[in-house]
Amino acid sequence: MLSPAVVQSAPATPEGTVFRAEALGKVYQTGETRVEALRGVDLAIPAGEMIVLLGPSGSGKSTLLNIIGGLDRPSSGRLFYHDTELTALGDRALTRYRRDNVGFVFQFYNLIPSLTAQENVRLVTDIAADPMPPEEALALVGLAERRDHYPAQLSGGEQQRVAVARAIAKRPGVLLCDEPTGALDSITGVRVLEALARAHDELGATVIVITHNVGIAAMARSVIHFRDGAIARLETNDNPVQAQDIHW
Ligand SMILES: Nc1ncnc2c1ncn2[C@@H]1O[C@H](COP(=O)(O)OP(=O)(O)OP(=O)(O)O)[C@@H](O)[C@H]1O
Repeated sequence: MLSPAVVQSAPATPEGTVFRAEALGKVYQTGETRVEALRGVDLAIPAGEMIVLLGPSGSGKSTLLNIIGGLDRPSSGRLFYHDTELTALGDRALTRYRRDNVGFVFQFYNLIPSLTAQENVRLVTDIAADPMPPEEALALVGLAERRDHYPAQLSGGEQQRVAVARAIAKRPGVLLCDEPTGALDSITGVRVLEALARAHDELGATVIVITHNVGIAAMARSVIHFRDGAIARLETNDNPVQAQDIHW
């Protein structure tokens, strides 16, 4: 029998664990208003998994993903990437962690309109330590022959696949996706999920996908249900479905 892929409250960083969080808390204080976005999250995420983070709006999913990706810091608690305590790093070291190890895909593609698909990907490969050629990253997402097209000449789904190519071109150990299909219809969204699944299979990256869409959870081996800044439930899916078989 397969053990649960994601576990809560791991005592130490076990072998093969990519992230371990201990009592992560995040408070946003704006004037008199105090929002507790994370309330003591304990988590261990195994390396190389495809994980979906599901939960209602405002439950803290993006906050957690941004902290995992080194874009933000928690107010309390500790977070480890393998044996490195991210919460103990200074700003420069955290930036280096992010640059060397993490690829991001957001709901809106954030491509540079005046650059072609290939040039958008090259922005990342030019500064990465061990990148793949931009053409290879575009081929992985099925866009090799569109490499000289500008974002305005591509559909929303194709632009998002360029964003996926840009995120994977530096061969990140971790690919973090915040509502990657949120702006797309179902058929186009499935092509983006296929690109993510392919990146997961071929790079062996740990992929964490935030979604509101329960249908997408079927492609992950582990589903983290989030509510009110905390993990409400962990679900293990022994038979994840292929991206192309997902519908919503
Ligand atoms: N910079 C900020 N300043 C103040 N409050 C914030 C900030 N960022 C997030 N919050 C609040 O923290 C809580 C969690 O937000 P978060 O974006 O993590 O939720 P989410 O589950 O990702 O939501 P959604 O699915 O709508 O994106 C919300 O109440 C939100 O309003």
